[in-house]
Amino acid sequence: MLSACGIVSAIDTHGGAGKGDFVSVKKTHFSRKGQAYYIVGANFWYGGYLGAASGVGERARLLKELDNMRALGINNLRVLAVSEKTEMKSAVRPATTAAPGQYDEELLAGLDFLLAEVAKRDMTVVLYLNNFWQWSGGMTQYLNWFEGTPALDPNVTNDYDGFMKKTAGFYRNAAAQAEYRNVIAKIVKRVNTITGKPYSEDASIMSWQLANEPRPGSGAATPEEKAVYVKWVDEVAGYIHSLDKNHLVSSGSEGLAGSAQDAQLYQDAHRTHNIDYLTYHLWPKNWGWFDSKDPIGSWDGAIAKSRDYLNSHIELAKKLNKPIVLEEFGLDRDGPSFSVKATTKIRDRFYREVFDIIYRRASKGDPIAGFNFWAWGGAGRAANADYWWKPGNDFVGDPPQEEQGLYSVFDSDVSSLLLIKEYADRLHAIKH
Ligand SMILES: O=C1NC[C@H](CO)[C@@H](O)[C@@H]1O
Repeated sequence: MLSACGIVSAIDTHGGAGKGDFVSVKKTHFSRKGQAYYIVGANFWYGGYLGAASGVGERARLLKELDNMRALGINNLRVLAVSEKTEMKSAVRPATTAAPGQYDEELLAGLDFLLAEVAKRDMTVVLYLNNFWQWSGGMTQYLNWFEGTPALDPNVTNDYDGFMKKTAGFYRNAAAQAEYRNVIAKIVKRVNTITGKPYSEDASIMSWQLANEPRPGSGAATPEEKAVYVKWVDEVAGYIHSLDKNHLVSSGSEGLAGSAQDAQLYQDAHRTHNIDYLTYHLWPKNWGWFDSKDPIGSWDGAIAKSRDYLNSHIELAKKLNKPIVLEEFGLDRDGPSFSVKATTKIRDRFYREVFDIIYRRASKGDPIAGFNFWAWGGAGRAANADYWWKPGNDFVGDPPQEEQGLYSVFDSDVSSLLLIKEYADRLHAIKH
């Protein structure tokens, strides 16, 4: 395991943040502290949970995880900011929102601790304020509160299309949107209980994000559903900007896979000046391109589709004249296996393919601004023989709706960590 020897420097975070300290967009690139800023990031959805003072909190582990990520050159973390209490088995518990208007202050203070420690390491975070999926309660839980419909867990219903179509009803539900905006205001206007700094003035926050992977509905979304989605993105992003003049706002979209494969929709939803940069995700196995039980037979087709997905979205970013971040991608361990003892040869090969395209196109000045791999497992370990998460178990990169070890990069995955460091060094060296 790589250690954090010497890389971490105690950077004074108590000085006020000047405007230049905030990540900003300069044409199709990010800028921070007067320099081009490339995202070498990890998905670390549970960072706020580890930061809590008691209960689920594990502050000593959090500090070690941050030091180890920093030592690799990771400069950005994509973190779940809020969760909704739900009966669904596949969701994390506890949640920051117990019920509409009832917030768990101790859990929210976990985010304060995370931000304070991130700032000390000169890292930045992207905070997402909702979830299209059920593993943190998310939009389906809002509908349970405000429509009285059951919160839908696709792990139970096995009906993803029905889940997506119903969950998109969130965008049209006025009461759910009102509570969602209450939660947004509570977080965006929060004052850090550890540093005393208002979040809106904290330059270690890079961006607010509407949700994790918001989709317009299912793959067969209607023109009306698409129009509702486009309006929702614009209006909520505008609302966040009305609360906070300093930070960027992004959608959390997966790209075409999360836009009913409709490039026009993706562009229409992200054209608004309220969206400062674009996001996309790459999931060859989830999307049926890669068969981890037949890696040799499915590799060529999967990597060809992945390369096309990676490149075509950079072309869309050129058309929209905005930076784009590949803020999620992953592949499972050899076998396939969830075991931390399994090798990661195929995943490493996939990561290298992804990194190489990002690095080459970023070096040419294309609007690809970096990546966040999914996801940092670090010192966490699966606790149960069936690899499912139960309250009290370690948090790993895989949220509770998936086996603990599916896509996580653990601190013992040395080949993966070295690969991340190799490309971190390359991206950080790009000057223009
Ligand atoms: O945002 C996400 N995208 C893909 C991940 C792995 O399947 C999943 O865990 C998460 O909901």
